Amino acid sequence: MNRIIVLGASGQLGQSLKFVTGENATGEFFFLAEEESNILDVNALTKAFATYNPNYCINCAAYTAVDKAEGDLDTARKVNRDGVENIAKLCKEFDTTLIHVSTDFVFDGNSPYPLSEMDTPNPINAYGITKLEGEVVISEYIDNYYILRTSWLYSEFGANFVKTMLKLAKEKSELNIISDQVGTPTYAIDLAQAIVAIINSDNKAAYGIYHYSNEGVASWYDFAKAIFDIAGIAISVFPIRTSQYPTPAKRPVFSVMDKGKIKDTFKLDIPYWRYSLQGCIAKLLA
Ligand SMILES: NC(=O)C1=CN([C@@H]2O[C@H](COP(=O)(O)OP(=O)(O)OC[C@H]3O[C@@H](n4cnc5c(N)ncnc54)[C@H](OP(=O)(O)O)[C@@H]3O)[C@@H](O)[C@H]2O)C=CC1
Ligand SMILES: Cc1cn([C@H]2C[C@H](O)[C@@H](COP(=O)(O)OP(=O)(O)O[C@H]3O[C@@H](C)C(=O)[C@@H](O)[C@H]3O)O2)c(=O)[nH]c1=O
Repeated sequence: MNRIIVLGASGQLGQSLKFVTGENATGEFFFLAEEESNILDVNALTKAFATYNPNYCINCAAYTAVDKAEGDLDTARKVNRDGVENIAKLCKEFDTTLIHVSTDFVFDGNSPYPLSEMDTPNPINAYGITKLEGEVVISEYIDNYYILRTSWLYSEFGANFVKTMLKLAKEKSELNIISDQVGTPTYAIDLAQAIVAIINSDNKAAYGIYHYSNEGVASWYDFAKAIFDIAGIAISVFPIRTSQYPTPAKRPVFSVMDKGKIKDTFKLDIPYWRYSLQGCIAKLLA
């Protein structure tokens, strides 16, 4: 039976993994508390690898504050690059397969078509730069890794755009939402299920980088409209340009990903984003 440690277990994806593996888990999952799995603390991390002797490590730990990272590059880099290096070294030492999560924000947004794993990253913000550095450092240490780039994660857990919109709807009667940044919302529960499917496939010939999001395409405006439609909330939502909503970090204008590789390799059926959103909102409003 696989022994799997999860780092960053209290974040949104970590909690989603805990939820999906709660019943009928086909491996032994260990969701490490933050004090035993600070990815910057090599001693603690080494102890965790020695204790659990995992054959898989899922890294959900990351610095994810996109705007804050602009003024805090060193901290973002410590977590998203140096912390990942610590993990990769230990994966090498313990012969552990690493499942690491990365982002659509490693791309610049200038692609005219959905991004495949063959496309060249070119991040345009500090968060994206450090996430790409994390990807590179993994490939320098080990071959037995899966890097899953995903986008626009939301769920009933942690902080995310869906929860922000539901909160703002309680405070405001109208919202302005950017309509010229296009990508795909991804339900963290669906991503967690894909991760479990990858582990269950035990396909050692398939190591490498994969793109995973829900199916379909939306702008942040479309995403917000869908949230309020599904939640039955009456609020005025206006589409605006990026220039009308200045933020410290630049964001890619187009980050739709091509999921062909992950679907073919692991025989995955990926849900349409709006259907998954319905499921999440039903849980949030229950
Ligand atoms: N959220 C999104 O929209 C997207 C996320 N991703 C990627 O998916 C992955 C999961 O993201 P998500 O779950 O949403 O992010 P969260 O921010 O919800 O979770 C990240 C977790 O990492 C923890 N963490 C931060 N620093 C350390 C450290 N030094 N050691 C151990 N844990 C640490 C955080 O703890 P604390 O909160 O205490 O800092 C938090 O619990 C990340 O790699 C992210 O880059 C990719 C695309 C979209
Ligand atoms: C709150 C708000 C946001 N927006 C815009 C700003 C931004 O372009 C977009 C999303 O804003 P957020 O700050 O919620 O999301 P952001 O942190 O940019 O989300 C990103 O997080 C990282 C971790 C990733 O890896 C990415 O895939 C992506 O999910 O919505 C509005 O237009 N109006 C608003 O009222």
